[in-house]
Amino acid sequence: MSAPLRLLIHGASGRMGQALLRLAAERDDLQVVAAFSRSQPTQRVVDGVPQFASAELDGAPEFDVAIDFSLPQGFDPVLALCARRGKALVSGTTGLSSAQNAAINEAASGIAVVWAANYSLGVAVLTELVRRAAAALPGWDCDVIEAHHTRKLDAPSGTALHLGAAAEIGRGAAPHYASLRAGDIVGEHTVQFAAAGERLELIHRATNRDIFARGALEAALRVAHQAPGRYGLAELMFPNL
Ligand SMILES: NC(=O)C1=CN([C@@H]2O[C@H](COP(=O)(O)OP(=O)(O)OC[C@H]3O[C@@H](n4cnc5c(N)ncnc54)[C@H](OP(=O)(O)O)[C@@H]3O)[C@@H](O)[C@H]2O)C=CC1
Ligand SMILES: O=C(O)C1=N[C@H](C(=O)O)C[C@H](O)C1
Repeated sequence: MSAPLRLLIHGASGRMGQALLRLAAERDDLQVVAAFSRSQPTQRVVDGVPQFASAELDGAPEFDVAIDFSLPQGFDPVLALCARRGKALVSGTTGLSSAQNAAINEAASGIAVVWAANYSLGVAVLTELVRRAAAALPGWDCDVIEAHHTRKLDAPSGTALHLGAAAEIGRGAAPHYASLRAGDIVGEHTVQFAAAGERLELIHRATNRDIFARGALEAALRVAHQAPGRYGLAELMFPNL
């Protein structure tokens, strides 16, 4: 058997970071060699995984792929680290600025980068359905409605913006957005098309963050040995869509 892929997890203390650590630990083909969070760690090693503060990122141990689920403020240093070390990056951090998006494109000339607003298979399928529905329903009102837990900072969600972009490709006009923050909702997205006398709703409900974490781990395995470039989730993971 070949050596496990060495992962650096950035945003490790967060909801997504914890899911990534737990699921990676169950696999023989993955080894987390560093877990970074913003705060100083209270323990230097947890379950065999070395823990670091984000201020220590420059001195990170050797890794093959970094997985980042942090916040926009944390994104630039991890992208820069991967670019410097020539290592691939898988990121799901949402709320990035257009300058940060441009920085991904620039870095992609030297390293392989995957950034996706949503790592679930269901949303990948929904995206294609939205594009097709939007193309078939020109002139209908289109709204993207999202609901998330109260700790979520960005709105509209990255997934809502991604679905809205798919709708815009299909219908040639941007949709309206609505956001709700309540309780511990993991993530719900509805794309609604409405006209006089009828309404079509396409809905995805995430009930467990493991779907995103599994998708990101799989993306890391697939992108690890790719040539430099920016890879879309669909082309990398769901080529049959
Ligand atoms: N693409 C997808 O499929 C998904 C994307 N997301 C996105 O992932 C991101 C994280 O979500 P979630 O886990 O719920 O968030 P949390 O708030 O639970 O976790 C955030 C993590 O990032 C760390 N962090 C915060 N600021 C910085 C910084 N400036 N530098 C370095 N690290 C930092 C935090 O460290 P500390 O605890 O020390 O503050 C923590 O580890 C969000 O952008 C969210 O929208 C979420 C789910 C799925
Ligand atoms: O912050 C979250 O929780 C989520 N963020 C992503 C987004 O902004 O779309 C994906 C998912 O909906 C959960």
